[in-house]
Amino acid sequence: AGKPVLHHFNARGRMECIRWLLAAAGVEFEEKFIQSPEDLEKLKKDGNLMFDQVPMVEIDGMKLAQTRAILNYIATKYDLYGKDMKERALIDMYSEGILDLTEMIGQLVLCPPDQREAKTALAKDRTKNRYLPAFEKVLKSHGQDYLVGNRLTRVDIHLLEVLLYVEEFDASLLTPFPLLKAFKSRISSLPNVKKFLQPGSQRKPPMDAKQIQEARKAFKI
Ligand SMILES: N[C@@H](CCC(=O)N[C@@H](CS(=O)(=O)O)C(=O)NCC(=O)O)C(=O)O
Repeated sequence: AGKPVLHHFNARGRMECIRWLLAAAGVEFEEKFIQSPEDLEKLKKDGNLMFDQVPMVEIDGMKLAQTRAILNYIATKYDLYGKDMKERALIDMYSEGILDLTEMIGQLVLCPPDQREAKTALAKDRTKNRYLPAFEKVLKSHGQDYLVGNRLTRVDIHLLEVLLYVEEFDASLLTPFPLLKAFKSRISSLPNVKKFLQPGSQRKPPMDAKQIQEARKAFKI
């Protein structure tokens, strides 16, 4: 089979965590960007989107939609999902918490101006007092380099990704967490990850509110 083909907008959206996981697994992938409503309509009309939504990834003869389903398939295929049921359960628990935090930070740029202050304060509080402490505690509990099973799994990649979003959001939030800061440096220096962090890779930059509003209007979503 050829390289996976990722169908999404030329933006982070829900596809960014999939780009991260493929890159960390050392898997080259192609991207087909949806540049206009017509592009999205064509994908829908051709019956390529099960729920008329993207992300959609063409992989191993399948047209997979639903972010989590795509992540689960890639993690399983590239042995990034733990060695047994219990490791997988921990990976799922940690991954869901990371996705909650990613969503909380990612939505801020879209929230109505009159809610922005309160939602930002809540996001900072949850980051500092709920999510980062939880992962600092995991690293402290076993003193290993990786979150689960003393080897790289998908959740190390998801955690690095969200730590970079926290840094973009408010770098001072990482200050009280030495083990997470060391984790961030360690995982960032893995060869495949280091390559993905270089300029010119398929990693997408953040978008400001204006860009997102324009995109949503253009694509009627
Ligand atoms: N549960 C789905 C949600 C997918 C989704 O909402 N996709 C949006 C694009 S984005 O918000 O993820 O960027 C979409 O295709 N919207 C078009 C539509 O719903 O018609 C997933 O996790 O993949």
